[in-house]
Amino acid sequence: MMTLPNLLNEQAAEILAYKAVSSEQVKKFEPQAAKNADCSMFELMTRAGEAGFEVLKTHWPKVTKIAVVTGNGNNAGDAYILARLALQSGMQVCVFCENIERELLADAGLAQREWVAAGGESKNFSCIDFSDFEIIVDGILGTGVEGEVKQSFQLLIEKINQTAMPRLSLDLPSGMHANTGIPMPICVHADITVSFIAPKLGLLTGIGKELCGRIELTDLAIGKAFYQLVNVDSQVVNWSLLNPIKSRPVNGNKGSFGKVLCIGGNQGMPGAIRLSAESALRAGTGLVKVYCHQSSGLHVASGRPEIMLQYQDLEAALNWCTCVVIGPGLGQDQWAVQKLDHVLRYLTTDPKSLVVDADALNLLADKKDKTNLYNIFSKLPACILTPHPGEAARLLKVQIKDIENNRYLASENISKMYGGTCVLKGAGTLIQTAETQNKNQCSWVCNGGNPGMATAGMGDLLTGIISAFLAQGMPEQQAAIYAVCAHAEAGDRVARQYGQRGMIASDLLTPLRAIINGL
Ligand SMILES: NC(=O)C1=CN([C@@H]2O[C@H](COP(=O)(O)OP(=O)(O)OC[C@H]3O[C@@H](n4cnc5c(N)ncnc54)[C@H](OP(=O)(O)O)[C@@H]3O)[C@@H](O)[C@H]2O)[C@@H](O)CC1
Ligand SMILES: Nc1ncnc2c1ncn2[C@@H]1O[C@H](COP(=O)(O)OP(=O)(O)O)[C@@H](O)[C@H]1O
Ligand SMILES: [K+]
Repeated sequence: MMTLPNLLNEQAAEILAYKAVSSEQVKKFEPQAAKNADCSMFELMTRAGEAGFEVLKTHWPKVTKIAVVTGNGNNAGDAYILARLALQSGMQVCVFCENIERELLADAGLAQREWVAAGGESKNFSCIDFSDFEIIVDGILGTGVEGEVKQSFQLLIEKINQTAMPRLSLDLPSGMHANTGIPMPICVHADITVSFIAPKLGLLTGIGKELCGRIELTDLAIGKAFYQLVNVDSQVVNWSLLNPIKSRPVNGNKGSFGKVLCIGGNQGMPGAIRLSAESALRAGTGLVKVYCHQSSGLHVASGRPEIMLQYQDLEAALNWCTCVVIGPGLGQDQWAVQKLDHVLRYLTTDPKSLVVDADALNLLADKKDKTNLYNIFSKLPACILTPHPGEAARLLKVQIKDIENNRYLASENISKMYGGTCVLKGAGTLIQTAETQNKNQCSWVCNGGNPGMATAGMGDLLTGIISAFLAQGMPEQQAAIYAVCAHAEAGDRVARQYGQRGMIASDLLTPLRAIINGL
């Protein structure tokens, strides 16, 4: 898979913690990577246990009573190492396992025997009582979980989640699918997850991002050897990791920075397109025009005379612009359908950069001839679709839960079906381009942003920022990545200053301006 490493600043390109992989990649390459780094598999397990213990001591320095809950695989091996280290440092530790008579295999067996030899106490799950402890270490299941978690483990996980105690998960919250972040059907809800060797895809987006808590990554000192063998599945990104945007040429004029045409704002819906237009201006577009329903014009431009307006002759507006946004407040009535069809016809013969959002996505979803759409979109200089999970579900004709069950796959499928880059919004926004004749596959996941941003108009703002970057000459994938990161960073700055609740989309405009100027 092709990524765009030149977008990352020098320091970021070196950070292994931001190169996400699937569990299959870990399983396949971990032994060879360890070998290349002169590390036995048991040594690797020991490092994992040690790293887990370090995280525990760092984040909960006062804790001395530890319940370590183990399964039957190597994840349990990591947990036995941690348990022994904690015991040997003078803490009160008990390991809870499915069956104390069961001897684990291979390296996990060795870790288990070391625990017993150190005088460690083990008990069966059936006598679990967390009241004597201050923290739960979760070493039940890691990347080896297959299919639905078995019933007895489900009950155990439920019990763990019901306690008010902090929970530290080793490698993955037990029960989570490593690649999608989905509980199968239940997983430990961790406060911190210590992720070994490489972050797994599922920890970074959607529900997985919530269930793993804070991620602490340790590469167990084999990261370099590992990444020499694997292709990264998805690059984690945020604004601080990106190279700054180049300064403007001193002789620039407004024509040098693009002309964005924002189409939307149907009757009674002026707000969304106004936000897109305003953010397009604040993200540096030279000229911004809104094509809207006449009844919306006053509201769209009120207090913002920099926004130009047009109600008629869409053809002329399309001729004028260098980048088209369609969707915010577009509606789905006859007026909306006509505008979208006009744009599609126009772009067939006169390709321009395009951002498709909101109701325009819903209208695209209804179109039967997806090949025609693909043919139009894949030939544009840039085409970016920005669905939230609801819109994504309509685009793929599936349920929202199907999108959230595998956000990576969903965004890739949208990109494949419609021929543009897909920005699948939500916690851990994904930027995915599927491989086509003229586009390289690339997958990025933004770890910025916060739930304060889950409020009306926030997506409209993102649409405007994307269009601004396209209008100023960034290529498709770069514009999508930079815009998602700038938008998330603006949301994070507002949250840091005023908190998450009560954030509104236009709060982001001032920080956005500072961010893109490198301030
Ligand atoms: N030295 C090393 O190799 C290193 C490995 N590392 C660590 O190993 C982890 C991967 O280890 P893994 O592959 O052994 O899998 P793991 O997550 O422990 O689970 C397997 C066990 O789970 C069980 N099980 C499976 N499905 C189930 C289900 N549906 N429902 C219930 N139970 C189910 C099954 O048990 P059984 O059926 O045998 O009772 C099986 O034995 C990885 O995440 C990392 O933590 C790192 O420390 C680096 C060094
Ligand atoms: N929990 C969250 N964490 C990070 N970002 C979020 C979260 N919830 C929403 N956002 C961001 O806020 C924006 C919301 O967009 P959208 O749902 O299209 O809103 P609207 O349609 O009202 O404009 C998206 O960019 C999304 O990624
Ligand atoms: K675990």
